Order: sequence, then structure tokens, then C-alpha cells
Amino acid sequence: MIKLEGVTKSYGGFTAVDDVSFTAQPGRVTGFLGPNGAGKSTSMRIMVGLTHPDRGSATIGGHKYVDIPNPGRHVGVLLDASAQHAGRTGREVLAVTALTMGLPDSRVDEMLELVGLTETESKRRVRNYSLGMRQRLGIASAFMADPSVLILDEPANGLDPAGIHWMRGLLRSYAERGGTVLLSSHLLHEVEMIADDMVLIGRGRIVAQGTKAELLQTQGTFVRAEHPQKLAAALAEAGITAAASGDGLRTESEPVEVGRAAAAAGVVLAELRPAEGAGLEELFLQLTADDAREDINQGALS
Ligand SMILES: Nc1ncnc2c1ncn2[C@@H]1O[C@H](COP(=O)(O)OP(=O)(O)OP(=O)(O)O)[C@@H](O)[C@H]1O
Repeated sequence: MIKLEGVTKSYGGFTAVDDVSFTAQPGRVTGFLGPNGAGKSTSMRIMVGLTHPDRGSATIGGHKYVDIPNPGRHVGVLLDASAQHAGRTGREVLAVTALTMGLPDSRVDEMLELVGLTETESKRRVRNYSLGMRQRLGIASAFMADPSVLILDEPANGLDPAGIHWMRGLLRSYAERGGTVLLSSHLLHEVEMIADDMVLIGRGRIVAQGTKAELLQTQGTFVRAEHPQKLAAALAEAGITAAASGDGLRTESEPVEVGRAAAAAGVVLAELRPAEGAGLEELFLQLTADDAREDINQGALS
């Protein structure tokens, strides 16, 4: 189990990670989701002792990473796939990893097979690898010692749809054997496809967390009308609060109440349905939009 409690980290006056608490449970894939710059990598670096938090603690199986003897045998880590030694071949990178962990060289071939790197590819230098191949190599290193915990920063980056499908199967069967997986991503749909549990972070703070089923459950109603303004007026008249959502409106009320309000005002509806998962999607879009706006503002000032 990975556990973060009140983890906070500032750089100068800027708080990159702000009072972050969550757990990643054994037997489950936990998706750590947030826009660029939200604080995912910093949190993960704190988990593996590469960055010291100003406050709070991060433990793996009850211990700080730095206190675990030979941590690579218990915790598989992929933080930056492009940080691998570019001058070495893929096979050499894995051979060094095996040696460092005190594992037999036979593990190298097993891992190459696990991640689908061919014999020929394994003899090419890493500088000539595509990003997807580097990710596969990084995943091979992380799995090398058959650890009980995996911490993977954006492991799907650079993988094509077939690669993402493959990784999903790999992580799922690993979790089914009791492993703990924490993976980060800045793409909601990627996390939806892979994770059981989700932790959503924006500007260093946790904004939502729970099981995927809880977070994506049907919430309220999506409604679209021939004349949007008449619909908005009809809902307001019925005391139903609504917010713009795409080309329609989203409310916390049930579809039948929304339909009744529209019918009472003679408004013709083009669409009326449960707003499945829209809450999370909108929350995430809002986080992304806020950050994008901030970047633009900063760009304008600099
Ligand atoms: N060493 C550092 N010095 C100063 N600021 C830093 C440092 N490391 C991270 N930051 C800042 O902290 C914030 C969070 O960065 P972090 O890399 O953790 O985000 P992220 O969620 O992993 O984003 P991405 O998806 O872009 O990798 C960013 O604004 C980043 O610029």
C-alpha cells in the first residue's frame, strides 16, 4: 500500500504540492490524474525519496522508501522514460538493472519478452528508441524484480492504442495477483480505461478521489433544447439550477423533473438523458482550462 498524508512541497513561494493525502491499495490500479503542472511528478518523486516534502509523509507498506533495504526489489519505479542511458542498448540497460538488484541475467530475456521488445530492438541503442519503446523498456525495469508495488509516471505516454491496450492487460493482471499500482496521467480517458480507483489533482491539491465507479456514476441530467434560452428560462422558473455543458445544460435534478419543467413551459427538447460521468469530465476540463488560462496570462506578462 502507498500512503500519503498531508504532503506539502513548495519551491520558493510556489506550492507545487499542497496537503496531499491518499492511499493506493493492493490489488488495485490507482490512477493519479491531473493537468500538466498539477503536482503529480513532484508527489511521485516524494514517494520514492528523490524530493523531500516540507511537511507530511509518504510511506510504502508502512515504510519510507529510503528506509526500505534494496527498495528496487519491492517497488518498481518509472519516473522519466527518456532519462535512460541513451548510449546503452536496451538489453544493456536491463542487464545493469538486474545486476544492481542482484538478479540473474535470465531476467533480462524474460522482461524483454514481457514488454514485447524484440531481440533486434534490444540490441539497438536507447537513443534510437521511439518514446513508446523507451516506455516499454522503463516498464521492463520496473517489473524486473517482481515488486509488490509499482509507481509509474505517465507510463502510457508515447504508446499507441495497441500499446495502451497491452499495458492495461499487464497492469490489470499484476493487480489481480495482489500488486499495488499507482500510475499518473494527464488524460482522463486513459485513466478511465486502466484504473480501478482515481485521485484527481489540480494545482497541487486533491480535488476528487474515489473508485472509478463512484466518480463516473450517473450524476444529474443533460438536456438540450431547440431554443436554449427558453429552456434556461423554463428551468429557472421551476427552481432547477442548470449550468452550460457543451451545446446543452446540465443539472443535478432527475431527467423526469427536467422534462416536466420543459413540458410545462412548452419547450421542445432535442435531448434529455442522465449525465453520465459528466461531473468528473467537467471538473477535469475546468482544471485544465484554469491552468491554460493561467499559462496564457503568465505568457502575456513575461
Ligand atoms: N525543482 C523544481 N523547482 C521549481 N519548481 C518546480 C520543481 N519541480 C516542479 N516544479 C513546479 O511544480 C509544479 C508541479 O510540477 P509537476 O512536475 O509535479 O507536475 P505534473 O503534474 O507532474 O505535470 P506534468 O503532467 O506536466 O508532468 C509545476 O508548476 C512545476 O513547474
